Amino acid sequence: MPTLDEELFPSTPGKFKIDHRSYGINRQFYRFFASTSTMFLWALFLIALTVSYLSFQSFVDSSTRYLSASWGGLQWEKQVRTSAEIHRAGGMSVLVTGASGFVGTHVSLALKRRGDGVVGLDNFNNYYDPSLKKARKALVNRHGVFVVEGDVNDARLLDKLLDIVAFTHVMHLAAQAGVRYAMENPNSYVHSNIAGLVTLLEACKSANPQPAIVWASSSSVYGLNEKVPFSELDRTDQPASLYAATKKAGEEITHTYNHIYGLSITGLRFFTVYGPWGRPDMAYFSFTRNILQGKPITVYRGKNKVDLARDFTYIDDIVKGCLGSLDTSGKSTGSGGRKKGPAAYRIFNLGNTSPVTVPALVRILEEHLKTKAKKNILDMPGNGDVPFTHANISSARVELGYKPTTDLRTGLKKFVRWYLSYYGYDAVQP
Ligand SMILES: O=C(O)[C@H]1O[C@H](OP(=O)(O)OP(=O)(O)OC[C@H]2O[C@@H](n3ccc(=O)[nH]c3=O)[C@H](O)[C@@H]2O)[C@H](O)[C@@H](O)[C@@H]1O
Repeated sequence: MPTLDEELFPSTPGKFKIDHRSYGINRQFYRFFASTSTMFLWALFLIALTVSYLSFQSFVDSSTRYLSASWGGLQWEKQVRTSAEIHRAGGMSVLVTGASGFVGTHVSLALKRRGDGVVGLDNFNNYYDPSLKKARKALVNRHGVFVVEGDVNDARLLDKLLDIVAFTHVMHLAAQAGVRYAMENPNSYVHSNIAGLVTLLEACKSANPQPAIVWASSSSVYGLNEKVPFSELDRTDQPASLYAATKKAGEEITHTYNHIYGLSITGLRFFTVYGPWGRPDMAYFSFTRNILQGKPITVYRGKNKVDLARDFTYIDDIVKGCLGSLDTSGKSTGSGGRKKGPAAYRIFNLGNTSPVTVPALVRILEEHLKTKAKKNILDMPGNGDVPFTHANISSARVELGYKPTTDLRTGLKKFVRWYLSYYGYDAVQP
């Protein structure tokens, strides 16, 4: 007698062979029918098993997601509201994206200091040492700024934040920064600087009231422009890096949201911002680290052995430009996705107006650090770099009252003092 297993899963061919000599036709039919219906029942049982397994998995997944979500809940909403409270007459409440980044930290502190409400948002990605970002977060926390851990691509989170607080402004500084890294990880630029920007604009255009938006573009949009100093009216259609291209795309994208939905938009073209709590991926920062550790630095040189130059701009000057932009942005005119009238669309250079060559930057650092750098001079590789930048800031001066006051020597002195107090002299980090 075959077992049930053998009936269902015959291991040898011919198990279902009908033996006309020992069984009548009805019996054969009955046997065939019986085994088919048993197979059917087993198939049903297996399907049910698979379905329940899958639903259990998805239940586990969604509960894990819910439990591990770093936002939401009554306590969280209270923290957001408290952080957004305005403590001065005529003040504003600002959602600062990239609030644990270099510029975001300084802008958040400056706004809070003068009595504005500030809520931060940051995804704490690991483009550079996240512990520095956490330290910046702790710093702004101590001054009453709550930083939400989340991504600008999270539409639900943005809607929630704009629902809890009627933000008057959004200072959008979250971005994938860095010119040369774009060759290593191009998608990260598309994710943050294009997709993230659109997600943010979508949330802002639907908000009621719509906030006014000030956001970080970049001096890199001038690309291969040779006319100096760079004016906002110069061409910006020759980007030299994907980073620059995404920032330029951001300028076009924000224009459409201004045009269609009445969002007030101000784009700021920052020129190589430096200072305390800065970005470890930037030259002034990594040079300082290497000089202190006795390691060589690479100094790039342009075509025909011409030194590269940058219009290095000190962070405190940039912060003044950001606050000036927020103060003069005017209101967005739409609400709930409908435009009611024209709103401001502005673009400003925020630079220092006095470019310094990279070798001169190194000399100043050597003086402040009282240590000679070990230099490797290399021809600039074709990796997105531009030979020089130089800002014309007359427009920002007139419209924002922007007036940079810190020269590179003074600014680097403050940076070095911070660096030594943060990392110490013999620090291996970052
Ligand atoms: O102005 C801007 O919009 C941009 O400024 C900086 O970009 P960059 O000016 O290239 O700043 P660094 O990466 O600090 O480079 C400064 C100069 O040092 C040079 N460099 C950099 C690194 C290095 O190892 N050696 C070296 O000579 C670069 O070629 C460049 O000329 C920022 O990194 C960008 O995020 C920002 O958008």
